[in-house]
Amino acid sequence: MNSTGRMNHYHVCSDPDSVLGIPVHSDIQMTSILYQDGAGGLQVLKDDGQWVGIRREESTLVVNISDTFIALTNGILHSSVHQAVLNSKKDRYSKFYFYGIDNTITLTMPLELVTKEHPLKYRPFTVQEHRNYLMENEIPLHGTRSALADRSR
Ligand SMILES: O=C(O)CCC(=O)C(=O)O
Ligand SMILES: [Fe+2]
Repeated sequence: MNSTGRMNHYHVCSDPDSVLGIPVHSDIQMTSILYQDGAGGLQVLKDDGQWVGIRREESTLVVNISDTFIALTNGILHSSVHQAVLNSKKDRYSKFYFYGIDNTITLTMPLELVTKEHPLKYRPFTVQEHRNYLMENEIPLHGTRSALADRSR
């Protein structure tokens, strides 16, 4: 396993329209689980290009699909593109658990998901190879999802 956690503390900001808490990105592991407080701020990009705010519901967690999961579903599912905006009235806290698999395991796409409509999209790869690729090519956070295309067959 290659999982990590992160706690984010966003300070109150007098001009929240001029700066982001965390800029647009997708997470690169398999899935991420988020707990956020009631201040709000997580936004997800919809297919139509609109940002939608994810409100906190009592006793709920947000589960995001991350980049590596795209390969495991042969490109059928997509990772969520998200950002966190700041708040002019209160500080905000969020906690993320990033679930990843062992860096050295070769990811092969399940044969059930390889069909005529969805031919095999990615060469088998390890997360370590993918991470090295992102670092060597200085891929910015917002580009990790599209960099997966470079693993295509
Ligand atoms: O705090 C949030 O709502 C988003 C944090 C996030 O996307 C991250 O830590 O990767
Ligand atoms: Fe994230």
